[in-house]
Amino acid sequence: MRILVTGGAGFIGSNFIVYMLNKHADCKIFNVDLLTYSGNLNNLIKVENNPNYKFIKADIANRTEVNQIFKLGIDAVVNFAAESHVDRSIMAPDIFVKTNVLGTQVLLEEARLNKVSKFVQISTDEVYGSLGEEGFFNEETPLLPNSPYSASKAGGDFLVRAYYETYGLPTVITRCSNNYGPFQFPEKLIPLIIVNALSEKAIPIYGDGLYIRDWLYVEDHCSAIDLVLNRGVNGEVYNIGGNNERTNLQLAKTVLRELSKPETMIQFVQDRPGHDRRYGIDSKKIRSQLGWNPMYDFETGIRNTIHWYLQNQDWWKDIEAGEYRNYYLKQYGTRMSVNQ
Ligand SMILES: Cc1cn([C@H]2C[C@H](O)[C@@H](COP(=O)(O)OP(=O)(O)O[C@H]3O[C@H](CO)[C@@H](O)[C@H](O)[C@H]3O)O2)c(=O)[nH]c1=O
Repeated sequence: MRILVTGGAGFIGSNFIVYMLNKHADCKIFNVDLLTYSGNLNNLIKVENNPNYKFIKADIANRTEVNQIFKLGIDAVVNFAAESHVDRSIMAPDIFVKTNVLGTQVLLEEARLNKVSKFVQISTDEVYGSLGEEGFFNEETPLLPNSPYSASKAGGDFLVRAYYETYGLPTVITRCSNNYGPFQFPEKLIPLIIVNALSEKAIPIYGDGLYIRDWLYVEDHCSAIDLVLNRGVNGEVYNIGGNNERTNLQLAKTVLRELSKPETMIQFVQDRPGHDRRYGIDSKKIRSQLGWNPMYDFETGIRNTIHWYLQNQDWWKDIEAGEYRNYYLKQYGTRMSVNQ
């Protein structure tokens, strides 16, 4: 199968490419990535010389570029490419609409014209909005996005649905909970905690720290997408979750304990506007219909992740030295001084 993976230089996309090339000798992967601030070809060093792997720098929202890529002969598309950080979407929503909505539509249109056999849209549980203390999101839960990021992902999902209903494009949507693992950009909570702790910097925790996320180890997410790509039923949505709900505060304390760092590094800062209180995923459907089972419990996953960041300090120190550092100071420098 000749698979177009978009956003393959990002965290989940790069993990997926390595996973697929290791697992399937017969798949050829075309990785299309714009290499924005969080895309990093260093994530793919293990496979860069693999004859079944090819990188192409392009923007999924650029029709001309996407049209050229489909001329290579594409059987299936897995669309990871997205602006994904909620805080950034609050500061600059326009780029989220461009990539997550327009980019998805451009890909869908070329996929339709080129008659691909599968289009997998990688979405998020955030499109469902926020939960209270009880209940879970299932695939029938209405979409109630609260941030510009989740609204743009919901927009992409609606277009995917429309291409299935209107044109019969063989689409499937996956909605996952919070991922963690190697190569995650340190703007997201878990790598941010690890990197800050190792750099002796404060750990910023928004609001009361009692917000809850359901954590999924990235390799388990990759195995779920592989199943959906091969066996997912067209027109369907599959939720993917780790059943590992933790408050942000619990998480920060766990990581600090693993690193033998004091809890006094935690600093409560101003809350995120429109902050979703809790996400909890009901993933019975993919478990019972496609036989998916996560391999990693949270304790193993978090230890692997911490170990990876300890072993790969050059990877994140390079990132910290770049443009990201300015962004970080702008974002957290202000938040912290407000509360000090
Ligand atoms: C960066 C940061 C985050 N937080 C809080 C906000 C959230 O309650 C929680 C996790 O934040 P984030 O790592 O930004 O992730 P979150 O907003 O949940 O969204 C993630 O998970 C989603 C899936 O649920 C993905 O669709 C998003 O792309 C991904 O960014 O930690 C803090 O308390 N302090 C921080 O410095």
